Amino acid sequence: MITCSAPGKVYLFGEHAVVYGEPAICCAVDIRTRVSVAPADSITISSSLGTTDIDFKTHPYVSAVVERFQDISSLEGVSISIESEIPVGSGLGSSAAVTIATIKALDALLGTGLELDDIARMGHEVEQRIQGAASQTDTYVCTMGGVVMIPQRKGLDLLDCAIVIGNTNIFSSTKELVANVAELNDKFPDVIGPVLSSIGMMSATGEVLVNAKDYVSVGKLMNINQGLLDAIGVGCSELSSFTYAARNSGAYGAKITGAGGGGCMVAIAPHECVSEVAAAIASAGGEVVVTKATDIGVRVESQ
Ligand SMILES: Nc1ncnc2c1ncn2[C@@H]1O[C@H](COP(=O)(O)OP(=O)(O)O)[C@@H](O)[C@H]1O
Ligand SMILES: C[C@@](O)(CCOP(=O)(O)O)CC(=O)O
Ligand SMILES: [Mg+2]
Repeated sequence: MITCSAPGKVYLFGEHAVVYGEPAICCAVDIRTRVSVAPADSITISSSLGTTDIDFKTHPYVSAVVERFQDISSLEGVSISIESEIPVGSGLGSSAAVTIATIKALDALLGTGLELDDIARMGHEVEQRIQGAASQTDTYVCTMGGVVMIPQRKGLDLLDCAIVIGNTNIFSSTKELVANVAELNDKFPDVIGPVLSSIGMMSATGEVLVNAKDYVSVGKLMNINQGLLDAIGVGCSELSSFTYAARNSGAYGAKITGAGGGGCMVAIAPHECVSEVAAAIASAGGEVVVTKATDIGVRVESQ
């Protein structure tokens, strides 16, 4: 049996706008999905969502990965088992993590010799197939780890402040949220277009600040980004209340992370404020995860 893992991620800046070619800065975080594979006579995929064969309703991402390997190798049967610390449909990149960890595990089992760039590319193609429009961000960051600026694929300094996540526990489908933004953009292109460009501007300014470790300024920019995410309709009252709770208790800044509409918000905070920020989000009703940036991308855990 071979087990591979891949990390989740938070966006400092740029989700949604990155689907339209704007820059984004995204950070791999220390919560992981583990995928184990073993030779078998038929295909079985088991996760907290159920146990299936190739099944695009229950396991669309993993099924799409299996089909890719059927094209490039002699794969006929395999048993795939998924365990995840990343909540599903929460904006923390669970789809990218399960996709990338499955690609790496099947590559190791079948000896297809994929390089990291090949894994990221295949992962992006899978996200595009299942999600409709999808940027390369989640699959690239989750493959490589670290803090990455997209589309340049430029690695920035690892954050050394605390990352506090507040989960609304409201499931949100990235596919639906991306489609909602596209609909709004089609209806009001002259209004939404400039908002998406402004979101893109965050990363150009933010890149220098992240490398300078000027987290006070990074936080201020994240707060501006949050206002613009609200403007394109991906907020909700819980996300707003958690972001204000975090800001009012000492966080540098706070915003939605990922697709929004539910899912999670992220705050960056000085290490000494973590318990106040966590308590404030929890008393506003959020499920809190305190984590940190990681430079460990996809990897083989055991074989
Ligand atoms: N642990 C897991 N096991 C199986 N499938 C998963 C797992 N985590 C995520 N997925 C797949 O990813 C989908 C959620 O992806 P998405 O809507 O992009 O949300 P997220 O923000 O979590 O990436 C799930 O509906 C499921 O198809
Ligand atoms: C909204 C988007 O920018 C990020 C989605 O992230 P997540 O699936 O919610 O973790 C979509 C994308 O980049 O493909
Ligand atoms: Mg996703």
